[in-house]
Formats: sequence, C-alpha cells, structure tokens
Amino acid sequence: MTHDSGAADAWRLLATLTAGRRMAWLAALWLTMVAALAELAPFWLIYRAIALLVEAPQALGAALPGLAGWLALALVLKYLAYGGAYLLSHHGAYAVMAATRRRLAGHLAEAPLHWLYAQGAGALKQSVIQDVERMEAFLAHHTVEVGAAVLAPLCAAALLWWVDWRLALAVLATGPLAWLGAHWTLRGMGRDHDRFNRASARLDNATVEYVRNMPVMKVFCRAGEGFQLLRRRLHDYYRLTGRITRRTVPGWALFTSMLGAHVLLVLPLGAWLHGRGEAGAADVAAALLLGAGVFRPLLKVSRFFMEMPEIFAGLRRMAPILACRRPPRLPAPHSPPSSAPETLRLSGVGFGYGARAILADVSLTLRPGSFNVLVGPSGAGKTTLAQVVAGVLPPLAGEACIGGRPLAALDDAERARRVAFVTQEVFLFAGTIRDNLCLARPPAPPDDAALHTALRVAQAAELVAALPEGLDTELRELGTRLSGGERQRLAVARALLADTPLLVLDEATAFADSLTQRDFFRALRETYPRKTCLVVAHRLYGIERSDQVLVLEGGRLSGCGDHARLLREHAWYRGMWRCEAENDAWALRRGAEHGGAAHD
Ligand SMILES: Nc1ncnc2c1ncn2[C@@H]1O[C@H](COP(=O)(O)OP(=O)(O)OP(=O)(O)O)[C@@H](O)[C@H]1O
Repeated sequence: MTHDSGAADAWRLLATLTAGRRMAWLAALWLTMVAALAELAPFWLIYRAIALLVEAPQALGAALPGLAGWLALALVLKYLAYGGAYLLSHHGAYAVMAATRRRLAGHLAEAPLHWLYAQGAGALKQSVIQDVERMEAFLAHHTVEVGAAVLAPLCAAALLWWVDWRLALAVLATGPLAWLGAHWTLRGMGRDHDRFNRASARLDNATVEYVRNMPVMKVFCRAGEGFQLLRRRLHDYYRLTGRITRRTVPGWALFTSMLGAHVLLVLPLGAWLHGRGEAGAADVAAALLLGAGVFRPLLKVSRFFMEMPEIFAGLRRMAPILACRRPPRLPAPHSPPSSAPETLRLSGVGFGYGARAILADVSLTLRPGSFNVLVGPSGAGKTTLAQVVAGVLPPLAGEACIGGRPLAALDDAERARRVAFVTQEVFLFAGTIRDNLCLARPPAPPDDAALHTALRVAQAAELVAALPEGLDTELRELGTRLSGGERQRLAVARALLADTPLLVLDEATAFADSLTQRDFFRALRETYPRKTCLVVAHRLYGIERSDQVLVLEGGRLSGCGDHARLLREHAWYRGMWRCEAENDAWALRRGAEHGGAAHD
C-alpha cells in the first residue's frame, strides 16, 4: 500500500466511523466561525479608535465607552462560541470513540478464533485502546483548531481587503512564504518519520523483552548482556531523534519567525501608500495589528500535521478488525439437540501455517461417550489437531464433522453447545471463582452440587475449600491470585460444567503428576460417562483404560488403538511407556524411602 492510498483509506474509514455525528462537527465549525469573527472585533474597534483619533480627536472620549462595551460583548461571544464548539467536538469525539470500540468488540466477537490467535493480544489491545484513544486528539481538538486556523485568516483577510486590498495582500503573503520556507527546510521528513516509528517500535520491543527476561538474566548473572540490545536500540533511537531535531528546529524557527514577518512588508508598503495619501494611519495600524494575529492559529495546528500520520497508522491497524466478518456457514439441513450423542469424525484433514504443513491426511473417529487420548512427540501437531477437533481451526483439507455436520457449519453458539475446549493458556476473569465457573452455563447457573462435582473431578475441590471465601473468593484479573496449575484445574471444572457432549482438553493435566492424572481420568469417566473426551497428554500414566489412544508424529497419525495394541505394535509408544514406567517406579521408591507419599 502506498503512503497516499493508505492515507485515503484512513480518511475513508474515519468518514465511516464519524458518519453518525457529522451534524455535531458542522455545528462546531459554525461556532468556530462565529468565534473567529468575534476574534476580529478588537482589531476592528482599535481601527475605529485610531480613525477617530486622527480624524476627530474630540469625539474619541464620547465614543470610548461604546467601543469598550462592544469589546466586552465580542469577548463574551468568542468565549461562548469556542466553548460551544469544543463542547460539541468533545461530545462527538467520545461518542465516536465509544461506538468505534463497540464496533471493534463486535467484530472481534465474530472473528474466527484462529484469526484472533494469529493477531496476538498485544496488537489487538493496541487497536482497541491506544489507536481509538489517538482519534480523540483529531476529533475533539484538531477539528476546531484547524477550523479556526483556516477561518481566522479568511475573516481577517476579508476585513483587511475591505480596509485596503494592497495591505491585505502584504499581510497574507507571509503565510505562503512561511509555508514554502518550512516546506523547503523540512523536505524528506516523511522518511524520517517512518524511520522514527520503526525505531520506537524496536525500542518498545527491546524494552519489553529486557523487562520480561530480567529475572532469567539475573539468575544467570547476565543482566549486563541483556542490556546490550536495549542499549543499542536506545542509541539508535536517540541518534535518530537528534538528527530529526537538528533538521526540524531550523525549519520550525523559520516558519514561526516568517509568520510574524508581515511587518517587513506592511510597514514600507503602508508608509508608501500613506505618503501618497492612499491609505490612512488607521488603515496601516489595522494591517500591522491584524497581521500579527492572523496566522497565530496555524502554530496551534502544526501539532495536527505531526500527529496525523500516527492517527492514520492507527486507523489502518483497525481496518482488518473492522473487515472481520463471521465466516459464512455451510448449509445445515437440521440441528439435532446438543445433548444427543454425536460421533466426531475427521476425514483426510490437513492443516498448515502459511506454507508449512502441520497436519496431513488425519482421519479419526471419536465415538459417543468414548475416552480418547492424543499423544506424540513435542511439536507433532497435537495442539493443532485438538483445535481442529474443537472446531476452533477450520481444516484446510478434508473434513471435520460432528453428528454428520461439518464443524464449520456450526455458528459459535451451536459449537459452544457441543464442544468444550480447555487450552494450554488458561483465561480466568476478574470476579469470584463462582462467576468464572458459571460462565460455562448461561443463562441458568449450575447449582452448588454441580459446581462441587466438577471441582472434585478437576482435582480442584481442596484448592477451593482452602480459600478464605471458597467459591466466593475474588480473583484478580486473569486469575493472577492463583498458580498456573490451580488456574488450569478451575478451567477444567468450568469446561465440565459446560455440559457439552464433547470435551477437548489440551495439556489440561500438565498440573498433575502421574497419580493425580490417573485419578483425574478415572473420576472424569465415572462422573461423566456420556461425554466424549479427547485429552492431549504428555504423560502416558493413567491412559491404559482409555478406549482409544491416538499417536501423532510429524503431523500424521502413526498409531491408533487401545493401550495393549499400541504397546505391542507401536515403537514410539512402547519406548515412552517403558521410560515413564521406570521414572514412576523410581519416584515411588524415593517416596517410600523418605517415609511419605511421593505424590499428593
Ligand atoms: N500460530 C502458529 N503459527 C505458526 N506456526 C505454529 C503456530 N502454532 C503452532 N505452530 C507450529 O506448528 C507445529 C505444531 O505445533 P503444536 O503446538 O500443534 O504441536 P504440539 O504437538 O502440541 O507441541 P507440544 O507438545 O510441544 O505442545 C510446531 O512446530 C509449531 O511451531
């Protein structure tokens, strides 16, 4: 995308987002015009006073109270008009910001989960929080200030034109001259601006990485080395800001001093016209006074030109989110009740990230009420496959169906009624544990008995009982009050409460040692015998009784069957099993030697 088409796209998006509030800005601009006219009143009154002083000095005393009254009225009018304009622009800005955030949230709610994962939480937060915040500067301030910067010179020019068109031209000439001078000294700054943005993004990343990695670097006594990258980035950043400052300061100084340089043109011209009897002293004085203030608002709006690239960049970042639509659903002939037992079937499923294939030709069947475990080496694609089974990732080849219907044909509500999914990354919200658990079953919250059953199966009953207020204990944002394992257990309990026929757990037993994992599997099967389960597991202990074990290697299913069969026929599985059996035997021996249970 070129710079220009990017700016045009950003303007179009801004126009769409502000469409419902145009009247507010039009009214604000009208009030700005009134304020700009009121701002001219003192100059007009001074002009009248000088004219009286020159032409009829004896009448000036009688006229002064009237002139002062008009001056006071003009000041009040200017105050009211600017106040009204800013009020309208701020109201409009905050309404547009709120509506934009609602729109972004609505599109994010519709966006496919795999797209959300690909964006990353940081980028989405930047769009919804910072990029929307940046619009405030433009909508609330720049609209009025740019309006004033354009209208004030126009009104002043009209007044001066009426006084003497030659003096008016002399005053107005300084504006384009100042602009040309600044433009010439600041040429090529667009590239520096892009470099500055890149340098600040790199500095941000280096700072975040430095702060995040500090504990690790301290542990290895490498804090100094960890600072090297940040030091380099800081050096690049300051070198660039130094260069930009050296380039902008002369241009800026030239611009501001030329805006006030009208005296150099108006004074000789005024003296010459006065000498020829073509302009009065009051005319020359009015041109000198008006000229001093005519371009002052331009200084205010210079901020506008500096901030616009950032505001546009923010709008361009929002565009993909606002373009996000709920994926089209495939035709669904009928909608069986969610509690009906349904077979999940994958046929020839393939998936990849970019050009890299992760899953190839995966076919499997999860029978209703069966307990299935997915194992395999790290990086084999287990999480990816679990996401396909949960309907979170649409397969790029083949088909994933539940009850004969493609998972892709289900809308979010239908999918959520059929599948509960616990990811490796657990999300708990600020609120009580009860709130977090009940989230799984709107609108009728489960009773305490159901809550306690789910907590018992998820091995979280003791954990909740030990908390000061049990189920009503408040969690901080993201459940930070709890350890990773504790959060995982609560997430499993929440998924159990969802009462879906299919449950997919991705490494949800990472919290558990081998014996706890076995207890968890047993409790899960006994308490929820009708649930179809797919559990991604790293440890094999406790999976002997599962109906089906699936072994994934390099994105392909290399084994499928019960434990005994895989032990006979699958080399990787047999090796893993032996290795774990030895480890567990060793751990049990150590536990016995220390006179206590090795596992709690
Ligand atoms: N969002 C993503 N973008 C690009 N590549 C990805 C993404 N997610 C996973 N991968 C890659 O896909 C491959 C399979 O990842 P996946 O997490 O499915 O494996 P896994 O078997 O669950 O691994 P582990 O047991 O270590 O958790 C990995 O090589 C990983 O780097």
